[in-house]
Amino acid sequence: MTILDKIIAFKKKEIAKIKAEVPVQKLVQSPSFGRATFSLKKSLLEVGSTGIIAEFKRQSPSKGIINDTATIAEVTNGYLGANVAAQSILTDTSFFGGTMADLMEARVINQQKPILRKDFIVDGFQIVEAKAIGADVILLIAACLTSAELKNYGNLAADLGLEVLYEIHTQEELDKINDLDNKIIGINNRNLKTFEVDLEHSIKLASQIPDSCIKISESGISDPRIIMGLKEYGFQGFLIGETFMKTANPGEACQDFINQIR
Ligand SMILES: O=C(O)c1ccccc1NCC(=O)[C@H](O)[C@H](O)COP(=O)(O)O
Repeated sequence: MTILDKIIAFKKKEIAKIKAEVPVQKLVQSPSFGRATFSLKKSLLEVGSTGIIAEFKRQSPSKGIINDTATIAEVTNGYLGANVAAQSILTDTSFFGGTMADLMEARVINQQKPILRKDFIVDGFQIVEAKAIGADVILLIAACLTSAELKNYGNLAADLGLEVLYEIHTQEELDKINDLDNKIIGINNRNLKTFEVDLEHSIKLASQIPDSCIKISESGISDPRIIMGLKEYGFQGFLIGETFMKTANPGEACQDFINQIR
């Protein structure tokens, strides 16, 4: 059993328990259901966009503890000050040490840029939850979902006014997404089953993604020079967590990084 299998099995049990306790109608009553969302697509396509989607990541299955002292408030303010295109917040607790409260706290501070709820979506309930806590974008990981689930969850997100980042690691996973047109596609350079990171994944798969899509490269981006290379392959977004979070001041690290890509 891979760690990804373990995460998914755990998530399914966790969600079944939450669904038994929290009626979906309660989520729908959240004030976030009335708010207008910020578009990731728009933010990445804006003239002068940095393209950086900066992640708040306390720990991970591959690296263990990355940063257990940084606060959501200081990191969110730092990332916004660095002019990121969007923020990514891990809301999984058991494997990444994040919480839904983290995203809610960031939302109060961040009233200008899109926030991605980074989690392992295995049930439509989590998409309603994402809307209720103030997210603008959800992640659908093709490795964890069937083609029909990708389609149905994508439709549910759109109905709720949320954008979807479809994450793939292989050609087979890309093939699961029907009608690629105009989608936001993230190529994860990290193999979620082995944790091996290889930036060549982004480069190899880039040409398989239609030009109407927004292409995002995810994971293992540790040097500003990598961004220049990826831009040549048509990437407009760059999801970065550990490179910023492993420093004492993630916001400042993000600012230094962005200064070097301008
Ligand atoms: O990061 C992990 O160890 C991991 C393990 C299993 C599933 C997902 C995992 N990471 C999620 C991500 O995709 C990254 O947090 C994100 O792309 C940022 O990556 P990085 O810049 O390398 O922190």
